[in-house]
Amino acid sequence: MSTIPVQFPATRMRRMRRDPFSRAMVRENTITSSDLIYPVFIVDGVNQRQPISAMPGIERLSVDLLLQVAEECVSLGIPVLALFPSIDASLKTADGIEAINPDGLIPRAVRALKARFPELGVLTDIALDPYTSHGQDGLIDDNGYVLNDETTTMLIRQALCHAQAGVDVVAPSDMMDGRIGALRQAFEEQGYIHTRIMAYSAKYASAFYGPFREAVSSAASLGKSDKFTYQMDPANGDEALREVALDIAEGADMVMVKPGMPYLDIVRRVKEEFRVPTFAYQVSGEYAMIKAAVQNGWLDHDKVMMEAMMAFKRAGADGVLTYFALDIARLLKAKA
Ligand SMILES: NCc1[nH]cc(CCC(=O)O)c1CC(=O)O
Ligand SMILES: [Mg+2]
Repeated sequence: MSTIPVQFPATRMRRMRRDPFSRAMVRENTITSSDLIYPVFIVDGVNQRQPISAMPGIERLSVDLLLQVAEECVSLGIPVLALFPSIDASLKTADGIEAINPDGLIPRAVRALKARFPELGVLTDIALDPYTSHGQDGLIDDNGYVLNDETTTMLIRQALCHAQAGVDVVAPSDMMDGRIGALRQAFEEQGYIHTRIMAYSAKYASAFYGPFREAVSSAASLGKSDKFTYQMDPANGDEALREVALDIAEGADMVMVKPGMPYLDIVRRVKEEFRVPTFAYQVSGEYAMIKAAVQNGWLDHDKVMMEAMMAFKRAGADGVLTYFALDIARLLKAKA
């Protein structure tokens, strides 16, 4: 770095920090509502609103209520909603077959959203965990090992089912090898040449997903099992770059790092190495930590929320999936 070695008192770093106008002049990063992707949990039924205990302020919503949230996203300039289903235990099976039901919860939600708000982007998660009786993201063998290629075949069917319903972006979050390439090929063959793929490329086996597993009711199914044979070891950084390189080569339009704040070094490395649209997921546990501290009176909600978001931007993220998306966008609008 070519830092000019001018010394005190010629250089007084505090000079530019003195007033709001000069702080604004030299501010390197900004937050806008278009940086936000809002993850929502959905359930069957009408007028359903179910709180999630470890995620204060977040509820599972039935599709009719989801439409009200979508309307607010449009008015606030949030470009895209990410859908996660919580399905009834009676629909969960070892093979997660409900994931490919064309009249399932997700395809119905996609159709309803695209009919009402065609300008709002809709993103769906591709993985089997909300649908499997064992809570894993894929099909398992007799030893509980998650099978790669067999799972990929199911994931392709799931993604095609969402594409047929009109989804704009699919986001495979399962970490199987080779599924981005298989998916891209299937999309091309079936004429879904506009359907975007956001690959959860560097997804770590993280304990920060705890509250999410309650939200999609996969925690009980998963029990004491873990996802270490497919999600990444938190000790590794170089491996994330290999994962991202593979997904780009296989046809991903965007890549993602997950979790977010504890992995900002990975966000930065991915962005610098590949210069592709790079997203981060501020996951459920990160949200829960901030909310819990706020409830205790230990942190200032809005200030911490915005500082965390700015940290993602500074690290190089082009956008962030965050449960704070509505709160952030409302705050930006109030200040405008
Ligand atoms: N395929 C599952 C999936 N998709 C998004 C999340 C986590 C999101 C969050 O914690 O907010 C998970 C959890 C997991 O891998 O167990
Ligand atoms: Mg991979």
